[in-house]
Amino acid sequence: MIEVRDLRKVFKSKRKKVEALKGISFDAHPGEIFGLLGPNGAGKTTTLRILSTMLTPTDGDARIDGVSVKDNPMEIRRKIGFLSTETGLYDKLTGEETLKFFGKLSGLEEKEIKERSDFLFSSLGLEKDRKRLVGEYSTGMKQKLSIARALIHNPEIIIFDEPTNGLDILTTKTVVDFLLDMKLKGKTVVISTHILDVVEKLCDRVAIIHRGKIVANNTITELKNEYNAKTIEEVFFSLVNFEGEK
Ligand SMILES: Nc1ncnc2c1ncn2[C@@H]1O[C@H](COP(=O)(O)OP(=O)(O)OP(=O)(O)O)[C@@H](O)[C@H]1O
Repeated sequence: MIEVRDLRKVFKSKRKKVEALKGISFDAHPGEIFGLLGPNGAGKTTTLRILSTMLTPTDGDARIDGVSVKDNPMEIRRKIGFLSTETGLYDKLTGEETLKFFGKLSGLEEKEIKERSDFLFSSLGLEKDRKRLVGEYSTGMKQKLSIARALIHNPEIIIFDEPTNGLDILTTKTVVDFLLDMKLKGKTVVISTHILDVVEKLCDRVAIIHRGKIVANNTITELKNEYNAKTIEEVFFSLVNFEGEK
């Protein structure tokens, strides 16, 4: 379970100060896909980077299975699988060697690496490409391998920043189906996206984030009811416009 409480983040440079997060709170539960939805610059990546201990909050805290990201970042890293838009891969390794390398870094035994790799290559549709060099992979194949890399150690908590960005509809479907399967396995999944279609297909609950604040947080059905909207897109526009008028 993820508990986020009053997270604040201020980026300061010599010339300016950006208040990226102005007090973000939400919970995400096992067996649930929680979506952070928001326009460019809203604070989605900053939130997920704090959850994954890549950034420290200026104030507030987040707990993952009771462990604070501030107090115990090393334990948090063992608990989570984090996919960022900058997740790196090495062109000169094959897909299989990539998972072996990151599996060893996570302290897994050869047998576990083999079992996890077989599962991940097969469920992400990369089986026939596992022995090819990553340098020869397409964008979609690289994204699927980055997902496999993030989950080699079978974490209970999955934190994915923009998992379907730049993917075609077939690869998007593979990733969406894969995450739905993770949810059925009882994992806690948090994703960020600005692709509304993905939110509708994937998320049980959505927090709409705008200018560093959560302006709505509910199930998709409840949000549509609350804003008298047929689609999540309508909900999104009424909230973002509403905020803009203030
Ligand atoms: N390292 C940084 N230094 C200064 N400002 C930053 C830094 N990282 C993010 N910001 C600022 O914080 C705000 C939130 O950025 P963030 O990347 O979290 O947004 P986002 O919702 O993920 O947007 P996008 O959809 O464009 O990725 C923006 O104003 C951004 O310019």
